[in-house]
Amino acid sequence: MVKSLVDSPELSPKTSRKLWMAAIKLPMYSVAIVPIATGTAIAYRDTGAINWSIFLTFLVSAILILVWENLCNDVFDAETGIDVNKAHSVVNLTGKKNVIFAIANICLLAGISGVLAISWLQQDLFVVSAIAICCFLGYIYQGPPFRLGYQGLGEILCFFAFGPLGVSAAYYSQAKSWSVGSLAAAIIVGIITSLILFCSHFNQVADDLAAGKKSPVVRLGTKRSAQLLPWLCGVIYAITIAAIICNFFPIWTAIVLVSLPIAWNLCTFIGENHDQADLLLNCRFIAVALHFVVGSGLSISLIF
Ligand SMILES: C/C(=C\COP(=O)(O)OP(=O)(O)O)CCC[C@H](C)CCC[C@H](C)CCCC(C)C
Ligand SMILES: O=C(O)C1=CC(=O)c2ccccc2C1=O
Repeated sequence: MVKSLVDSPELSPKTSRKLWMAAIKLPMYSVAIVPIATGTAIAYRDTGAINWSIFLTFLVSAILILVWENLCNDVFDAETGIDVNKAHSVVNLTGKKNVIFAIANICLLAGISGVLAISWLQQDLFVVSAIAICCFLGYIYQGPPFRLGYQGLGEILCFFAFGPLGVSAAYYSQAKSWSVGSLAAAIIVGIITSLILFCSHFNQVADDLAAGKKSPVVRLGTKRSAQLLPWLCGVIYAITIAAIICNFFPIWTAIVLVSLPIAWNLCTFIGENHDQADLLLNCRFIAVALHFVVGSGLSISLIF
């Protein structure tokens, strides 16, 4: 039985509101929007048409599936004990693990139903199959008996779910085919989404070590992980430029370079404070901002 923080007398309404905002992490939901928007934008570029009902259904479904993933993350982390010091866990805030698990599964059902409706409309199983695989990857990241995130494999799962699978499914939902351009965009979206997960592990090293979670930051150490960041960002810009040169993307996609100051900020902030867990709690949101600007730049430029 998890003890609820909400009923705690020493928690002021202001602190409680702050904890709820941190637990809900609204900005993080752009990670569900970007692959759908990017896949749809490339399909529009290739076919000249957008089916808005499919786009909106896919968007809402992707958000619901991510709500499932995040609520389950709090449920499963409550079971392993890794979240004992995490006040901004929905399970710790409410103390109602089973209710949260039930809500999570309702969101999953609703999300999968939306994607199933798209497949039914297309009379083709590709979209629902790709998203079912994404959900499977999301489950094995954190759920028993797999918990592959505890072995440091989360970033790889994240790359495939939000990159090649998510973007290709969105492309296919509009174009009913595949394209090399959508694969190049999928790789960029996948890497930058995994970068968010990688950054989110910097402030959790002590809790992860105590619970036996070998995240990439635990495995490499905070210093070497911080040194890796500029290379990861560099790869994103290198693929973008290569895709423009190879004509997979239009010249307008160079607008992605406006995100360079955010990438610089992320790398220097983590580089200077890599072992200061308290300062790094919100560094994942700098990575989210980078993801959002790169993803929006990519999607918008592909429409023109
Ligand atoms: C829940 C995730 C990260 C939280 O990680 P962690 O436990 O380290 O952190 P906190 O406990 O402090 O929050 C994200 C995990 C991503 C996962 C590997 C893949 C998820 C796939 C989604 C279900 C697919 C959605 C794709 C969409 C395009 C339909
Ligand atoms: O809570 C988090 O730190 C994350 C939540 C989430 O949904 C997500 C999705 C994709 C990449 C990273 C993350 C998180 O880090």
